[in-house]
Amino acid sequence: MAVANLSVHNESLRGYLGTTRSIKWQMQHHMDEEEEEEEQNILLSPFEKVIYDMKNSKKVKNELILGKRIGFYQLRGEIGTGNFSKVKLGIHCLTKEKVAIKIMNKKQITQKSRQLFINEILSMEQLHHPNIIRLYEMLETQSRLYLVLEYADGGDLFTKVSTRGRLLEYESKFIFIQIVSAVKHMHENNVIHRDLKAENVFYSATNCVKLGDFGFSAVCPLSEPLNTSCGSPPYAAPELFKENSYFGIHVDIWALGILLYFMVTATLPFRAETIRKLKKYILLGSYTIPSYVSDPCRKLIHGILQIIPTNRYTLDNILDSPWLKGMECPEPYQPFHLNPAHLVSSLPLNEEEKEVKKALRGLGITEEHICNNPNWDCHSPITGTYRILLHRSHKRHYSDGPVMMNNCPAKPRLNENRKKRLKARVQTSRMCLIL
Ligand SMILES: Nc1ncnc2c1ncn2[C@@H]1O[C@H](COP(=O)(O)OP(=O)(O)OP(=O)(O)O)[C@@H](O)[C@H]1O
Repeated sequence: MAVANLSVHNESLRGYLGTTRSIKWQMQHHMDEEEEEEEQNILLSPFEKVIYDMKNSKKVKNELILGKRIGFYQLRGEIGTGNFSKVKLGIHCLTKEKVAIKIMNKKQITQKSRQLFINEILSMEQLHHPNIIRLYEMLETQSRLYLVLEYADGGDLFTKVSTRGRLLEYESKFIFIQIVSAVKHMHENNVIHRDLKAENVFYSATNCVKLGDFGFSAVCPLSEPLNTSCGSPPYAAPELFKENSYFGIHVDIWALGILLYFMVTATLPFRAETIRKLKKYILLGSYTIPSYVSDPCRKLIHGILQIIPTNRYTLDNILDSPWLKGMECPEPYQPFHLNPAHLVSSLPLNEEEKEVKKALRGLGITEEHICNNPNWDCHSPITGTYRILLHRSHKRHYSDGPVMMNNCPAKPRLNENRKKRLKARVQTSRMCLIL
């Protein structure tokens, strides 16, 4: 997949301004620098102002040089680091949207880690679901690659459970059904996640979660066997350890079983100090479920954690299980356009699209800019702005997760020692490998 260079990006920025502002600039050559800048700022639309500042403002240029800014995004603190990248908080200058920016240093990029980045883009672009992290934009400089993602500000499920203890079953149902619905949508769109685990489930609101980290995902027909075994060992299905190839859907479903077990017990069903031992336990399929877990939940876990892949519950079996009875399953969004080209075509626009077109115009992104948008894919700041605004509109029109009534019983709080013990017990799932 070709990755656009930032020089291309800068070229296009020059173009956005050049066409509309050159005459005005000629008339103002006699003004001193400061006055000129002030005058410009008054006349420019927000979009033009951002581009003008990127070319002319010393402050903004410094931020770009110092890595405090990339494209239309101001970079803030670090959110976390992974094996292949680090993630920073970003603010989109035009919309002020908070985003998560995944940064990969090109010097440290191997063919494999570059492929993970590409996988992530390809998979996320296929999907349109309220419980899946959205991809807004991709940027590249001489030294780095950047993925601009929807920011889920509530932390991840692993941290929540390992610091606060197991979730109540009532709460687990709300979280689990959102994840199952997201996985169903992925599978319906030929995307296999291959790294489902609590660390990749992010809270965006109290009881709304989003599935992220598609680095190990594969886009392929579901009937096609896969042969790269990857993911986190405690979540790995038995066939990953003994077969040369496997079917992705069954592997994702097994991981859902581990995830459910983790939510309701705050431990993992298969734990060991070494991968060898862990593999042995997983292949034997022997685990116990604590007695406090309800019968319907226990049955569901057993139905999912079946050693033989074809005996395993399907996603429909899971959704029809008595444990999830009466739960509302989130629906995917209607497929939407990934770039704004259609906003200037003669196609009829739906409510959200009309809203987005109006919002773009309000920011100074005109039909002319959209027509001249040099990159239709995620390498363009206009496409990035469009995707952020479209997502906002979707969030306004649809709820992101099932509504949880406030009638669940209070949970006992954990003391510090118990928190530490819990964290130690589930630590192994942090690791993510090609097995
Ligand atoms: N969209 C997001 N919103 C909020 N936090 C995020 C988002 N994406 C990633 N993070 C956080 O950033 C950190 C690093 O994420 P990253 O995906 O780079 O690595 P990882 O998943 O921790 O490890 P791995 O390299 O095994 O994938 C994680 O702690 C994660 O919680």
